[in-house]
Parts: sequence; C-alpha cells; structure tokens
Amino acid sequence: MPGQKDHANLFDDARSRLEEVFEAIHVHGDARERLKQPNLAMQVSVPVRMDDGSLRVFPGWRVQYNNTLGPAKGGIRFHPDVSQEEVTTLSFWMAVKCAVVDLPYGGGKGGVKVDPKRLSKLELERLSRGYVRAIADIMGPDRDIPAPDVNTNPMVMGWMADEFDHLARGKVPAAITGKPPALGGSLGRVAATGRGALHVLDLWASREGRKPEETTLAIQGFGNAAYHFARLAHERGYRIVAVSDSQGAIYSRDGLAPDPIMEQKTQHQRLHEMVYCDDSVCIAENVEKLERDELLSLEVDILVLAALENQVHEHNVDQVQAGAVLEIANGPVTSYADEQLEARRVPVLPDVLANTGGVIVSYYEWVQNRSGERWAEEEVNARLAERLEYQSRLVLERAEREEISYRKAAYRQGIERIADAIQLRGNCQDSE
Ligand SMILES: NC(=O)C1=CN([C@@H]2O[C@H](COP(=O)(O)OP(=O)(O)OC[C@H]3O[C@@H](n4cnc5c(N)ncnc54)[C@H](O)[C@@H]3O)[C@@H](O)[C@H]2O)C=CC1
Ligand SMILES: O=C(O)CCC(=O)C(=O)O
Repeated sequence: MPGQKDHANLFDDARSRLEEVFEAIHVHGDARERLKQPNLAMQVSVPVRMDDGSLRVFPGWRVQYNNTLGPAKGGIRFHPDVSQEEVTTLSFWMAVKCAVVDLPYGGGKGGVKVDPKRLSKLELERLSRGYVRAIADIMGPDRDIPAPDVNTNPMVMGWMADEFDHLARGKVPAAITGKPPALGGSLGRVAATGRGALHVLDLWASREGRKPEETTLAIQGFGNAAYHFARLAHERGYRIVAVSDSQGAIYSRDGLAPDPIMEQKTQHQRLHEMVYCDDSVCIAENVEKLERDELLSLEVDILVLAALENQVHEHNVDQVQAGAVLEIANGPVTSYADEQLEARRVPVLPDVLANTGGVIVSYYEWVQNRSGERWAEEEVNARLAERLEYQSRLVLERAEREEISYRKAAYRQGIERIADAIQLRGNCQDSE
C-alpha cells in the first residue's frame, strides 16, 4: 500500500511519477537529469490599460519543458490561481503527452494570473496581445507554439495570432494553434479534446465488454473539453447522470442532455439552478441540485474529471465510488490518490493519453498552416481517430502485458521516446 501522502508542491508531485518509470525502463543518467527540469521558464509582466484609464500589471509565464522531440507545444491559461509552479507542471505534462501520442513536439505551457471574468472584452484583447508581445522572442513555429487552455478560446488565439503577425511583419499562422478557422484554424479543433477522450473511453470500454448504454458518467467541469465530450458521449449512448461547474452540480438518474444545459449556460443561467423542466427547456426529468464536490463521490461507472488539477487527493480519494476514472483535465488526481485507486483496482485512463485529442488536432493545424492546405473536418476527425486508437492500443496492451496501471504504461511509452531521442542526439555522457 502506498505510504507517502500528497507532495506539498504540484511540480514535485508530478515529477515523482518519473522515478518509477526511470527504474522500469532503465533511462540513462543524463536523460534522467534532463527530464527533471524545464529547459526554459520565462516570467513576464503584462501591463494592461483598463477601460477606466488606470493601468494594471498582470504576472505571466511561459515554460518550455524538454524540447528534444521538437518545438515546445501547449496552451495558455488565464486564471487567478496561475503560478510559475503550475505552468511548469503543465509544461511537463505536455512534454509527456506529446511523446505518448508520438507528436514531434516538446512540452510548453503559458499562463497569466488574472480573473478574465472581471475584464471587459477590450481589456481581454489588450491582455492577450500584451502577453504575446512579452513572450514573442521565444515563440515561433519551430520554437514554441501556444494554443488554448482554461479560459482561453479561438477568439483569444485569433488576437494573439494577429499580434504575432504584426511583430513578425508577415503571416506566420503556424506560430499559434486553436485559431478561428477564418484565420487558419483547423476544423475540428474546438471539439478535439472531448472527441479524443471519447475515443480513449470507447476503446477501453469495448475491450472490457462494456456497452455505452449500460454505462453511467458523472462529469466534473462543463467548459470546452467537458462539454464536447459530454455532447459526443450522449450521442454515443452513454448516460450522463451528473455534471458540475465551479459553482455547483446537478444530478438526474434518468440522464442529462448536454445541449440544453449548454444553451442555458450561454444565456447566463447558473448550472445548479437548472433543476426544472418546462415546455421551453428540459435538460431531464427529476433533476436534483448537488453540492459541487458531491459529484466526486457518486456511485457511477465512470467519473470524468474535466476541470482542473488536484481534484482527487489524499483527503477525498476514499470517497470516490466510481468504477473507473477518465482524466480529461491535466493532473486531476494526485500521485498519492492515484496509488490508492490503483491499490483498489479502480482503473484510471490518464490525462497524458485521454486528453491528447486537443494537441493532436493542434498538430494537424500546424501541419496544414505549414503546407498551405485546408483539410475537411471529416479528414481531421478520421486522422485523430486513427492516431489515438493506435497509440491508445499500445498503452492498453502494454499495461496488460506488464501488469501495470494505464498511467504507468503511458508514462513508459512517452518517456522511452523522449529518452531515446535525448540519447540519439548525443547529449548523454553516461558510461553505461
Ligand atoms: N481546451 C483544451 O483543448 C484542453 C484542455 N485540457 C484540460 O482540460 C481542463 C478543462 O479545460 P477547458 O475545458 O479548456 O477549460 P474551460 O475554461 O473551458 O472550462 C473549465 C471548466 O471547469 C469548471 N470548473 C472549475 N473549477 C471547478 C471545480 N472545482 N469543480 C467543477 N468544475 C470546475 C469551470 O466552471 C468550467 O466549466 C483543464 O485541465 C485543461 O488543462 C486538456 C487538454 C486540452
Ligand atoms: O493544443 C495544444 O497545443 C495544447 C492543448 C493543451 O494545452 C493541453 O493539451 O493541455
């Protein structure tokens, strides 16, 4: 049984997972050292002229983690809790996940410590442009390619891409992905994270002999990743019995319909107040309101974590009653909680595999921008399905063969690829 409790520091907790991998796949000493630290961490101050004429300065970061396989790749988060430690950890997970699905990228992540809900649209645009001006020297299609993450979206990516073009005095669409299609964004990118997660769930479920219509889901989060996952899972026949956002949760044993919930949310209706059903809108019969975190302890087949990191931890892991966990968020289960779930034989489909749909389609956007092509949405989705099914199968089969968790199998697959590349580049001085 695991003895160690959660690490106090998110980054220490995340990289503690490397130790098991290093032992299992005999990673060279030099590669181990290289993998424990980011290549570059840049802190910036982003001054923003507010609508009332005052000036506010927001702290921001961009971190590049191991660029051996290719340029740094990863999203930008706008959130009041962003810190250098969080961005560094997210860039580490990006490096691992890009390698797990065999993309020619290293890890990158950016963030600004800000509550974007308190900014006007023009203030948000000034912040987005200011952030790009601050990190432009380390960006570019062969260096570091940002994309959306929490509280950023195609509109924000469009402003950022426009600002980068101004600085570069030319069109450089491959410098940022997740743009609106009119600015060179790939069709299919908006739904890609949710779509990818559903492929991973489907593949696992079919190997387990589990049918969608016999499978209940509780979904934490109702943002970009969660909504598209919920919409597509509902279409496939999975029964979504609960959803939550940062303010609360709702439950219906009959199953909830994601589209009316999103329509209501778009009209500023609060999720936990949607407990009615009338002629104009019906998300389900018999909807109950729950406390936000009650969702985590529901007795469902699959608990889907699609909000933020550190949601299942040493203080609540004992309350998780789901039969399996699907991680769409980055790092939603701490390493201690993960070991507890493994000991209880609760399978976890890990973030570094399950949420790679977004970065895979970002890669397709970068390829399209560089080649001047535009692919139909069907082609993007077909390529996404093919890559994810192939790479997921490798992970699931490895887990079975080596009798380890899916997370350990995914980490072994990713770290093996990065470590091999580090060695092939001739950077290793190890005498082994
Ligand atoms: N957008 C993307 O393409 C990708 C996102 N991810 C990860 O997925 C997660 C969600 O990202 P997005 O959907 O893009 O962000 P988003 O900003 O669109 O949505 C976040 C959602 O989480 C909810 N939330 C926040 N705290 C919560 C809590 N304590 N309990 C329940 N709900 C809570 C918010 O209300 C919102 O509905 C993040 O961990 C992100 O890093 C991972 C891969 C790609
Ligand atoms: O689309 C991308 O490049 C990265 C998306 C992202 O930030 C993530 O996978 O966590």
